[in-house]
Amino acid sequence: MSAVFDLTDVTVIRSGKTLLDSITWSVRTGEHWVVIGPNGAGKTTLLQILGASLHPTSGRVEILEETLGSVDVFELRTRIGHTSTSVAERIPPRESVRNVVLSAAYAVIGRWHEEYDDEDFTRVEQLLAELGISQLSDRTFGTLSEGEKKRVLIARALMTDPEAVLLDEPGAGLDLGAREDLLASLDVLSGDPDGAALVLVTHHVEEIPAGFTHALVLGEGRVVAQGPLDEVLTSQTLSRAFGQRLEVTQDRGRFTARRAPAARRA
Ligand SMILES: Nc1ncnc2c1ncn2[C@@H]1O[C@H](COP(=O)(O)OP(=O)(O)OP(=O)(O)O)[C@@H](O)[C@H]1O
Repeated sequence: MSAVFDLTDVTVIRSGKTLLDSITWSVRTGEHWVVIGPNGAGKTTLLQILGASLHPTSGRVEILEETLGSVDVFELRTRIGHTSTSVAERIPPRESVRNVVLSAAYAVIGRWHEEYDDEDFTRVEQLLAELGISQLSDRTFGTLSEGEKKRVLIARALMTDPEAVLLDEPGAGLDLGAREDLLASLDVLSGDPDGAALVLVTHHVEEIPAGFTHALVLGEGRVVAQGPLDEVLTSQTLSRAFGQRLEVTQDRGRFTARRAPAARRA
């Protein structure tokens, strides 16, 4: 299996603060990783590195077998799908859903004078259908609910048939039904044996889709644990990362976490 992402001793320092501290981590083809950790742990910073939109202060980053620092990042970014609130915020509210997805073919936000062919339009319709949002294609992005926006962003991230997809808190702000719909869409993505490698950032173990295989737990910019999901998402590891006694349970491929009950005195 080849490496989709390969980080060696990656450190990011900004304004004298260490955001990521000596991260060594590999994501291989066919793996789907969840990155979990408390607020400020460095998750979004890590995703920016994977998306080739941030260079580390030190360390080596290989993305799709190209070394960051000696590759055209604009070219590289078209091979990586990225969904995040910062992408959503840059989309003009009057842009149609169809154009939000279509314009990803040129790695631009919003349609301008780019030329698209029939294949591009067919791909958009196919992706909207896969995500169950065909009926939204003529709507403007600004009129969508949070859950609908999240799915449009995933369709956009898949437009270039990327080799990797980065999902930064896709479940944030969704109600229970919308979260479950989103998880069902992500289950389909993670179940495709020829699909892209997925890296999903979340604060909540309840938002981990069933087909995910590995977890990286971050705390204060450092790796607390990494490896196969079942081995890493334990009460012990998450308690360490979140600084409180947590109880993690798993039922039919889905995780839940809650504060552990206080020990009874004898
Ligand atoms: N340019 C910067 N200068 C100084 N500190 C920064 C800078 N950018 C981010 N930080 C800090 O780095 C830490 C990590 O930020 P990051 O957004 O990666 O964390 P996160 O795990 O995604 O957090 P959250 O779960 O709250 O979204 C935070 O404490 C943040 O305030």
